[in-house]
Amino acid sequence: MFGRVFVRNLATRCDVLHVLRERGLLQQISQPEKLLSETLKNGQKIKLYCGADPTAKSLHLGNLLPLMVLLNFYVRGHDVVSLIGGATGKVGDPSGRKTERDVIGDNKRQENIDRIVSQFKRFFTNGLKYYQAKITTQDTPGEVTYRNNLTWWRDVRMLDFLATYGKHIRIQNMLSRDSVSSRLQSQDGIGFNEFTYQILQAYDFHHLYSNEDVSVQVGGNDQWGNITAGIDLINRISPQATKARPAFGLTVPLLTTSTGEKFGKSAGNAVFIDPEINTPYDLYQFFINTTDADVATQLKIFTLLPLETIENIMSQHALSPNERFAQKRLAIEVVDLIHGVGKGNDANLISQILFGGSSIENVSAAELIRVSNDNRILNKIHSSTPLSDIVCNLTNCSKSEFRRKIKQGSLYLGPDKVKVADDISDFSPYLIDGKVLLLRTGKQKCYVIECL
Ligand SMILES: Nc1ncnc2c1ncn2[C@@H]1O[C@H](COP(=O)(O)OP(=O)(O)OP(=O)(O)O)[C@@H](O)[C@H]1O
Ligand SMILES: N[C@@H](Cc1ccc(O)cc1)C(=O)O
Repeated sequence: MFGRVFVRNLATRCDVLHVLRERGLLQQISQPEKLLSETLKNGQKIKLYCGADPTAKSLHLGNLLPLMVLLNFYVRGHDVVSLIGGATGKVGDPSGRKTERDVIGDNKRQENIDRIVSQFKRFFTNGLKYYQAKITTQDTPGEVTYRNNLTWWRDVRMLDFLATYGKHIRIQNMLSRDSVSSRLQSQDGIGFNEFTYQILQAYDFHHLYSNEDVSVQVGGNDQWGNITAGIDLINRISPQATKARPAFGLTVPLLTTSTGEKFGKSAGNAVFIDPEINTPYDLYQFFINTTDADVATQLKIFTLLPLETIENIMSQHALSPNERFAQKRLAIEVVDLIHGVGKGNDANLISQILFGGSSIENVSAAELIRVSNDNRILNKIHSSTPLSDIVCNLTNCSKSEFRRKIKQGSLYLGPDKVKVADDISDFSPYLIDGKVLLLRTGKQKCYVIECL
């Protein structure tokens, strides 16, 4: 539906910090920031990492913010590492939480790890394809690798760890971090497990810095304490190395709801990127409902469209805000980025079918079946089933309610929306390609039915 965008000023490796700042994806950078921006300006390649704990089956839209930072670096030639917290997930990060986390069993945690790692992989694969399909640049991507911190924590022995690293970890600093100090003041305090969490994340950064050349850790702004704990540890352990190659932290602003709550699992308001939990159409619906005040911000954060294109979208939107042009474009772009190029248009088609706005005349039955199946809105019936049974089944109504609907003239069949006057079981005049029946009940609700 929307073609490739030509980027006039090619965004190269060196512009990335500037790009992130313009897109509203930067909250804090550790010092000496100038050194990082100079390294980038000199065209040097860097390696960055971001981690997520396996505390749920799926990543959510909040987690995408730091991942969008990694993606912005990756498509422009930098290397990125996506880390799953197989070890840290056992302990539980107290950052931003008022209470201790519930314990997750080993099997459940492993299931979450497997799913999140596949989501990471899909995110970077689809994100790169999205960038290459939509934007003409000469950038060659960097490399992406996936790590589980259990692979190094498994071999760490407590006595060795305390002897080698213990003296470099300062209790004062640990106590002063927000994640700890806020919980110390609460009635239940904080357990030793959660108190030590920052050490685990600090050591991860040190491990990746020393063994894999990672020099930047990215996270949501609630991760600032854990990230700076890592920088402190690296500086203490490798003072010489950090002179030539300092370790940096970079945080993104927290995505919040209209009431100011962090958008995520703990707050119970997450929209997940796993299509088994939230379909591409659910994601589309979430973004279609973006307010006019937020839509430009979301286009900058959740897409890779150049700012110039976003300005054009907003100018077109301003001509007739009721048509929600910018929201539609945002929804299509995000679904394309997360679920694959083309899936945004599929979700848009579902929206047209369900809300009945535009005509869907040129869509084949095979296409309708594919798209509806992907988005879990496909219903199946045997072709001789009477309409009354279908309606009662789908809308959970009684036979007398069905008759009332007919009397009121609120049932329509087929793409031409022919009003139903009777209970029928021969749908052939209304079928698309002899296979798919569209049933509308009232103005709002439409069902896609495959006749078997
Ligand atoms: N709403 C958000 N806005 C920006 N970044 C976020 C948001 N939610 C999570 N993140 C970031 O995503 C990364 C991974 O988060 P993780 O999955 O471990 O926890 P979480 O989603 O914050 O979970 P919880 O809600 O249970 O605390 C972290 O860097 C975190 O700061
Ligand atoms: N503490 C991070 C996840 C994480 C785990 C280990 C790391 O090395 C980095 C990040 C969070 O809960 O959001």
